[in-house]
Amino acid sequence: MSIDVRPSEDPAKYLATDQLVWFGEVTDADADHLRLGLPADQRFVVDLPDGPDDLHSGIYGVRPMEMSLPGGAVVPIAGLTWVGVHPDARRRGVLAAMMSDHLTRARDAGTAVSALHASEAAIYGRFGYGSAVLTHQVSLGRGTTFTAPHLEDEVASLTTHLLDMAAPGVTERMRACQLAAAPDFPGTIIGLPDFFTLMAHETPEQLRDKEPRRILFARRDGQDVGFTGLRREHKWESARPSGTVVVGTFCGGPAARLALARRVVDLDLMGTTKLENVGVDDPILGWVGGPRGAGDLKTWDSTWVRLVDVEAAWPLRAFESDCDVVVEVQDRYAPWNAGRWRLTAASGTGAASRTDSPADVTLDVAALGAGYLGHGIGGLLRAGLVQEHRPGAYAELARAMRTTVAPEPSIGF
Ligand SMILES: CC(=O)SCCNC(=O)CCNC(=O)[C@H](O)C(C)(C)COP(=O)(O)OP(=O)(O)OC[C@H]1O[C@@H](n2cnc3c(N)ncnc32)[C@H](O)[C@@H]1OP(=O)(O)O
Repeated sequence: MSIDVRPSEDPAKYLATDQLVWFGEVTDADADHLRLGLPADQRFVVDLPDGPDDLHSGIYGVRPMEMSLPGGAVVPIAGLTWVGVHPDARRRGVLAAMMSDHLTRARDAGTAVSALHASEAAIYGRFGYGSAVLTHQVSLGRGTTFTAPHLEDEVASLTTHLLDMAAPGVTERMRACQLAAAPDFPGTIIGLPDFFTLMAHETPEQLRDKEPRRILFARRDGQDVGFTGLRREHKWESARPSGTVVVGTFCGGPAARLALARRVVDLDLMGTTKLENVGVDDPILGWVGGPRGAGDLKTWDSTWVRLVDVEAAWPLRAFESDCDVVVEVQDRYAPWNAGRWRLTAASGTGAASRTDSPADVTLDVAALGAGYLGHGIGGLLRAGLVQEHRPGAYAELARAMRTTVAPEPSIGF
């Protein structure tokens, strides 16, 4: 049975379907707000012939976003989000139909890369997405010491300022900081201004008993040089204040990160600081003496990347070493990528061209997505997830794609 995917015409039904899938309850007052950052022409639906009358069988949406790549280019991407299938329609191929639709539309629009945050790890690999960025969650005790003598002079010139995220001008300042830092931190994903407005306004349902998110800026000479988001949670234990401050993604260079990190581990009435989104090569881990200094360290997948168009995506990023490899790409959901490509990198510049030469390597397109931001993919060969036909060819490819520093985790979208 072929499943028709079409643009949404009924914003209320679209939102109500999302709310059923995500067991939410939204007031009319918040409805328009929740759809912010999701342009009306980027909402798509499926109605199965025997599906529910009042809701859609499936929905998905695309946020137009930008992402920084190895080498510093900042390129448009499709931020896949709002994926949901009605409980009565699940496991009948609705998601598979929506994924084909998404990839076709993205390619037609000239968008070479799609990215997402996955609700469950097992869903998106089959659709050609690779886990491209890892992130640590780190717990730090009150007053944790950060040792970075080489940065002290620079940090001394910085001040920190705590503001409500919803205060005028804050989201514009956050976005400007992200755009400025992105080239130095490949993997950074930046939303349109509407997306920041969405994050700044938290509905009563999202907040429950939590304080609204606040933004801590680092400034030098009156100019923003970085920020992070935080939220404090009260707790009293044995008559002592022992709250937890939950801290989001850090943005800015090393000195800004250090100034912000010192501030968030020294907030009154707090006992623990939970850093929710720390890249695996983030200097913070080194400043506390390594993983044991961080305490209770957990690792998750952050951004998943999908090359919508291998030929267009490959040359967008820079490469740290050379390669010349013929790759047989398997791609069930974006058949225009399937077949043999000569992938090269020389003096930092990549090129992808069709070839009839015998393949050196056979892999699923998801492997190219996993390595696209610089995350190491050498282990896929050992795991039996790629096949090598010319000895050393896969190592050559994996080395060229890998970057010295691991990619930056992104803010959830
Ligand atoms: C980017 C984001 O928005 S992330 C949010 C994703 N949404 C959610 O998690 C909301 C709750 N879950 C759902 O709405 C649905 O269960 C979905 C979207 C995950 C799956 O939708 P379905 O229409 O049931 O998937 P569909 O029938 O197309 O399945 C396609 C394939 O994926 C597999 N699959 C689907 N969901 C899962 C899962 N959660 N874990 C593992 N495999 C899965 C199916 O088994 C099927 O495999 P096959 O091709 O080997 O037969």
